[in-house]
Formats: sequence, C-alpha cells, structure tokens
Amino acid sequence: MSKMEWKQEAERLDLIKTKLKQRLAGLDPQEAGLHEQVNEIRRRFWEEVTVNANTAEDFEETFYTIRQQEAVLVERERSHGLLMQQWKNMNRLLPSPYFGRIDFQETGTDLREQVYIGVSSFVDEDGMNFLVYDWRTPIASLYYDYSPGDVSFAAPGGDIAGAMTLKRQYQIRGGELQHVFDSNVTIGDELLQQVLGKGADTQMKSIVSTIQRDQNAIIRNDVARMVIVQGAAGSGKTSAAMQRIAYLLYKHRQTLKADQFVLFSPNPIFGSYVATVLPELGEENMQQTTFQEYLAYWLDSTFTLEDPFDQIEYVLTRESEPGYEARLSAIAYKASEDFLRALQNYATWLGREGMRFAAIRFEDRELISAERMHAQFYGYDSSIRLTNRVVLLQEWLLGELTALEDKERDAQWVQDEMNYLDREQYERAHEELLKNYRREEGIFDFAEQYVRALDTLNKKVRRAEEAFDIAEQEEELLRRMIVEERFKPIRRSIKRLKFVDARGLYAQLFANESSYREMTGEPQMPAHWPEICKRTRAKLDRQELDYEDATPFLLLKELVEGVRTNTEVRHLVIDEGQDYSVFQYAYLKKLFPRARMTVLGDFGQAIFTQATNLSDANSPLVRLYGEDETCSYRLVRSYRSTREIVEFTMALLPDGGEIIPFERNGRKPLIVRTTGEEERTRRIAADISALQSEGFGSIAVIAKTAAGSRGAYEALKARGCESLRLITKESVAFESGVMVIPAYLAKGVEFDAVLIYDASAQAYSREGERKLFYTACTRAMHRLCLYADADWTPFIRSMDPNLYLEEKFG
Ligand SMILES: Nc1ncnc2c1ncn2[C@@H]1O[C@H](COP(=O)(O)OP(=O)(O)OP(=O)(O)O)[C@@H](O)[C@H]1O
Repeated sequence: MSKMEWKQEAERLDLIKTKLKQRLAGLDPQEAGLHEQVNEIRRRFWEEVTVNANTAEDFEETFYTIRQQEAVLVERERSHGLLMQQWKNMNRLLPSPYFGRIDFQETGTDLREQVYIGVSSFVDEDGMNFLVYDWRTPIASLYYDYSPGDVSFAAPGGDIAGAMTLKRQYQIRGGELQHVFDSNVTIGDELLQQVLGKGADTQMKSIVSTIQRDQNAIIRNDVARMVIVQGAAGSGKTSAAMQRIAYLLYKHRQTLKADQFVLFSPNPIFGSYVATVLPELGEENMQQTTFQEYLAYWLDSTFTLEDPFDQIEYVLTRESEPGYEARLSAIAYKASEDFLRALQNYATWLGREGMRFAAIRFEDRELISAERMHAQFYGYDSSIRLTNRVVLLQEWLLGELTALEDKERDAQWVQDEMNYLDREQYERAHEELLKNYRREEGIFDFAEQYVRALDTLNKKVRRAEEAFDIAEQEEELLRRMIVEERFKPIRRSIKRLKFVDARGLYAQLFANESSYREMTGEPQMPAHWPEICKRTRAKLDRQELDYEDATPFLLLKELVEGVRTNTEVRHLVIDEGQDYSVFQYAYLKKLFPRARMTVLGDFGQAIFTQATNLSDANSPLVRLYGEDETCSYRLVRSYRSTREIVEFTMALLPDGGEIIPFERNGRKPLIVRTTGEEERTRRIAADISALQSEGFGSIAVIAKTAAGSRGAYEALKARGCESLRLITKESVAFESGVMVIPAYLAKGVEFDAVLIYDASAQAYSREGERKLFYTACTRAMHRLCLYADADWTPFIRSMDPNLYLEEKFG
C-alpha cells in the first residue's frame, strides 16, 4: 500500500474516532437524565396510586391507574435501553471502529461505495450515511463471501449485483492503525495466521473479522428449520454457532430476544468458556443449559438420575463387571431408532389397553381407585387421542374431587379441626380469605392478579348470597377452607397428571419378551434382553434411572401426557451434537415445537455409545424435520491446532477424517517413553514447567477417567506442581493455568498445550476408546506431548512414525 493511501486511511480513522467521541459526549447527559427519570418513577410508583379494593369498580379504577403509571415507566425504560445500547456500541467501536472494507459498485450505477465493516453500525449525524456497517448487514456478507470481482448479495428487496473493486483488512488496536492488508482471497490468511498464532484464552473469542466463507453460509442461513454442521475438530463449529446467534439476533431484533435461544452445552465448563462471545458482540447472552439439567428439571425429584459422565465412566472402567455387556447393549438399544419406534407403537397400544393409573388417596383412604380410572379412561371414545383422553380423565377427576370435598366437609375430622381453631386462627383464616384481594406480587403480574382477585370477589358475593347468616357463613367458609387446604396437594397432583403411573407404564415395557413384542410390534430384540429387563425394573423399583432410560422415560410420558412444551424458545443450538441420541432429538423436537435447530458435531469425536452420525445421508437427524427443511454443511478446515498436530490426530481416525490443516506450523507431537509412573509424573512435571517458561498460559494434563485425573493430580502435586487444578464434572468455571481433566470433560474447549497423561495400550486400546483419545489430542493448539510406561496405544503404534518425535527417556 502506498504512503498516500496509508495516510488517507489513518486520517479517516481519526475522523471516525472524533465523531464517535463527539456522539458519546452528547449521549452521556441524555443517558444520565433518562436514568434518573426511570429511578424517580420507580421510587414514586406507589405514591402516585391509591390502592382501593373495596368494590369491583374501585378495584378496576386502581388497576387502570397502575397500568398507566406502568406504561410511562416502560416507555422511559425503553428509551433508556436504546440509548444505553447506542452508548455501549460506540464504546465498543472506539478502540477498533472497523476491521474490513470493500469498495462496491452496483451494476447500472456510477456510484462506488466504500463499505467499512465493524462490530456494529455507526451512522452519520443526519442518519443518512453509514460510516461503519455492522458485520451482519446484508452488504457486509460480500466481505466474507467474495474476492474482488463480480459479486452479489441478498438484500431484503432482492439480490443486488455489482463489482467489488477493493477488499481491505485492518488491524486497529487502541484506536491506532497497525496493519492494513489488501487481499484478493476471501479473508486473507495473513490476518488469520496472526489470530490463530496467539495463546489459548479462557474465553472463546468472537471470530467476526476472519469468518470464512463456509462459516458465513452457516451463520446467515435463515431459512432451514434444521441446520446440521458436521465439522472436524477445531473447524470452528462452535465459533460459527455463536456468530450465528449474534446474526439472527441482529436480523430479527424486532421480534427475537436472546432468551429465546437455548444453547445445549456438553458440560458446565463449556458454558463458562463461551459465555463472553455474545456480550463481546454487543448482544445479550442466550440461555445455556446441559441436557442433563433439562432432564433433572422435568424429572424433578422423583428419581435419582445417573448423569452422562457417570455413564461414560461406567463404560470406560467396568469392563470386567458382571452385566457389563448387557448394559452396553441396553445403552445402544435405548438410544436407537428401533426403540423410538417401539415406544411410539407402545403409545398406540396404550390407546386400546394397558394404561396404568395411580389411585387417588387421602391419608389412608383410597378416594378414587386405579380401576375406576381405567374404566373411565377406556370408556371415552377410542378415536380421541391418547393425550386428550388423559385431559378428559383429569377433568373428570377434578370434578370427582370437588364432589368428594363437598361431602368431606361434614366429616368428623373437619369438626375436630374446627374445635381446635383458636381466635387467632379464625382471624388468620379470615385474612387468608381476603388475601387474594390484595396486590402482593410485582406490578408486572398485575393483570393476572386482577383477574384472579376479581374472580374470588365474585365467588365471595355468590357465596354471601347463599349464606343464611354471618356465623353460619363463617363456619361454612372455615369448613370449606379446612378441606380445601388438606385436599390441595391432591388437587395439585391431579393437575400435574400424577394419576398417570408413568413409572409403571415404563416398567411394563420391560416385563418380558413376548409382552414387549405384543405391545410394541417389534420383531427384533436386542442382545441380553432378559438381563436388560431385570436391571431396568430393579432400578425403577428403587426410584432410580440410568442415563439411557431418562429420555425414553420422559418421551413416553410426553407421548401419553403431552403437556411439556415450551413455545417461547425459537432456536436451539446443540453443540457436540454427535453425542445425542435420536431419542434426545425427538424429545427436544417435541419439547420445543416452535424452535429451529442448529446442530454442530463431529462424528470423529463421538465418545458416547448412543452417538448419532450427523453427516450420514441416512442420518436420523435429517429425517427429524425432513430433507426439505434441513440444510447440512461440512467444515473441513481445522483452525485450532498446528499443521503437525492436525496431521498426527488425523492419523488416529481409521479413515483419516475429512480435515485440512490450516497453514500454521509448530513442533511435531512429542511421545515420551518412561519406565514407571514415578518417572512419568517427574517428567510431566518438568515438561509443565518448561512449557510455562515458554509462555504457554493454558496447559492441560488429560487423563482418561475421573479416577485417573485424581491420581494424576495427586501425583503431580506431590512432584511440586503447585498451581495445578483438578477439573471434575462439578467444575463450572473455565480458567487459565495448569489443570488436570478427564478427556470427556475437555470436549469443546482448547488449550495451548496438552499432555496426555497415559497414552499406553493399557489406557486406550478398545475401538470404543479411539474417539475419546482423538478428542483428547485435538484439544491442543500449539503443543501435544504423550507419555506411556508400557506399550503405546495401538492407535499410535499403527501410525507413520514421521508424524511424531520420539523421545526415549530413562
Ligand atoms: N474463522 C475463524 N477465524 C479465526 N479463528 C477461528 C475461525 N474459526 C475457528 N477459529 C478458531 O479455531 C478454534 C477452534 O474453533 P471452535 O472451537 O469453534 O471449533 P469446533 O469445530 O467447535 O471444535 P471442536 O469440535 O474440536 O470442539 C478456536 O480457537 C477458534 O477461535
């Protein structure tokens, strides 16, 4: 670039900074003023209204006054929010107002526009000129998709074609222009080299300035109901997903809010790792959860639930235990499409017979027997859907309960309780009666409160009309309250459909082979079926659920009860999607009927037995919403690790995976043979210090299991590794430094250097452990070291020795 051009760019940057500062200075007092107004209204909210609930009319008037006040407050808060947003955006722009520029001339016009692209838009005072375009604007997609030449982009009014005459990238730090690159490739590798050469962070970074073309397609896909991304380790799947959320939030900012996105993370530390990407881009964070959290939420405390990490620990460590093969067979079967079909057929069968109900009991009395419910249920027209018949039964039960309550009021125990009420309790009962007239919750629930209170008021009037005199009315009310109070849990449990014996329904499936065939129509049983049945039933009897049973159990509940849907959530993003079973997908689809899905995964890293192959043409994931509503992508370039590490890890997969390393060179992986654990830990401790003095800030010693990690942690501590941290499934924060971590918890995150604590054949030899080993090794960005006392794992033994450096020791 010529000196002249550099000068022009530097001058433009100064101009933009000056404008930004001026605008910020103008916003400050406005912001402060609005903030004060909002606070003032909040403070005086209740001073401005008089709550009067004497009559329905008074109540109504109070209601509208409050509503009015509330509207003023909401409006001020909205203006304040908008100003704050502008203020934050400009502050974010100030140190680096843009990172790219394209010069674009639309076909048929003479106008050549300079389009500067940054993390948010900045518009001139008059609102006419974009000084900086948000990276998510339609025109900015040219920057990611094209090299200079003929180009086109999709604008809201249709495609716009033209010529891109210049493409430029900037590095601006602290408001100073540091580098300018003109590029004729999509996004110049020079900049990417610089970005990727840096050390690992405890937080994932936004990749907004270097998004690659194939990633951009994923980010901007706004048509598919299901977006599936199969991508090699380190190919930027998670990064693309985070940018995609930011893009969709921007594009649909009038209608979509961040909390309508739910990200399913593989483990809690991953959640902390990605938590800053969206705020860095000026967006609110989406909801984050793990599938386990979801299961636990829906199962509430009825069951003791095994978590996926305990399940994987079992698979990895209990090979010699009796029942191991049967458990493996169960894990695979209970995640299969066959079992999904079996459950669906079972639900159809239940439409004809076999429903199980739990009797409604009050203390030691049976109020409504399971048999009566059964008869009532199958008395409904069989063309009514199963779930609707459950609702009918629920209504019937509530009606029965009301009748029983009325009868119960004359029971001796009610009289006894009345006799024990003292004056104070009478008053409290009275208070209780009036409670609903008062506003007790936040102003935003007001409408609901109002309707509820009015309802109670009307009921009271009706009851009052019926009453003979005050004393009788009071006694009647008290009796009613006493019974209502005691029947409340029964009513609540009917409302929650607890009368459906879900546990019994699931257990019934595992009675024996012939009944299973009859109920499900399945011709083929998995191996070890009798043993599987025995274990499942025994667990259910103890109110326990294996991880592989949790989703089928909930799905069955859903097929029968059909109530647990969340229609608020519009987007589900599922990372490490290969580790979810077809069951889990079917369940999520049912649970979030209005959501679109983005699933990211790598079959090469499928460490769970129930894995789903995302990329297969015949993948059940494609069938979930159908081919027409599904878009599949493949990412093959790996950005995380050096070329040497990628070449080594590729050789671990039988088909080599589909991976193209990004051109960044480093040292070959080092394999170190030691003579015993003592020597091994001594060597690892020394290597950790050496890596630290080389400046690597995040170093992970990866062991296979939780017990292995604890052992390594203690051994290394004893060798003087002071600031070592042990990561367990309970850990929630991802911090830098040196840590010991089980391989399956390192999913999705990355480290400057990875040391594989034990890469011997003893640790990793079964085929099922290959992907776990691959996942562990692919966490390394710059350095990978592997240690073994005995024979190397066969995955290394079968490898070309040119791919690593062998260092013999001792
Ligand atoms: N376009 C890009 N520009 C700069 N860095 C990128 C880009 N894409 C990915 N990266 C970097 O590559 C690394 C790996 O990215 P990411 O974690 O998103 O990959 P992944 O496919 O989800 O990996 P895995 O499946 O192995 O967990 C991260 O450090 C990320 O910042």
